[in-house]
Amino acid sequence: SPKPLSYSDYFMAVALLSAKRSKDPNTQVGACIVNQENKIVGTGYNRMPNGCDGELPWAHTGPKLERKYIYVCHAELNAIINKSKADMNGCTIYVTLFPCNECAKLIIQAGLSEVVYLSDKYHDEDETIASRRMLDLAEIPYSKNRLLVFISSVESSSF
Ligand SMILES: O=c1[nH]c(=O)n([C@H]2C[C@H](O)[C@@H](COP(=O)(O)O)O2)cc1CO
Ligand SMILES: [Zn+2]
Repeated sequence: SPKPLSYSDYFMAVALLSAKRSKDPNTQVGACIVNQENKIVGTGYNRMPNGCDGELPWAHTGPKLERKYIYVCHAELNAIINKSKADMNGCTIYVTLFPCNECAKLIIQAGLSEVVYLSDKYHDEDETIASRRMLDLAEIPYSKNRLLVFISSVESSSF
């Protein structure tokens, strides 16, 4: 008999699949927002702003204006903006990489209630420390998903 995926693994798998849409050659990030009825209300991945795709650099080294960082829209931002429901209150965001400080602000201000992440590869960066500080103060719990079922079929780039 089939062994159904848990909700947590299912939504993280959707986030992982969303990440596969990203053109970032170094880190593909995906996000999936789920409401209290376990319905998906938004997905996103890191990408350049609308109309700018193909015109902006994806490099992560070099001069600041020729690096991706000041241009790229993070997966969490896109998932929140792409939401198919007005109210994010009570929703959980599944994200393949622990949110940065800017995304933590978005998550808090959008009224999200919980964060589930997969990779924590920037755990010791200031942005991540600041992110945890704000999420803790806002009492938004975060936990690591241990998606084992599909992990072997996913490229290691996001981890
Ligand atoms: O929370 C996040 N969400 C998100 O979409 N990203 C994106 C921005 C960049 O395109 C990429 C990080 O690039 P890199 O690992 O090469 O520094 O991941 C990065 C973070 C946190 O670092
Ligand atoms: Zn971010």
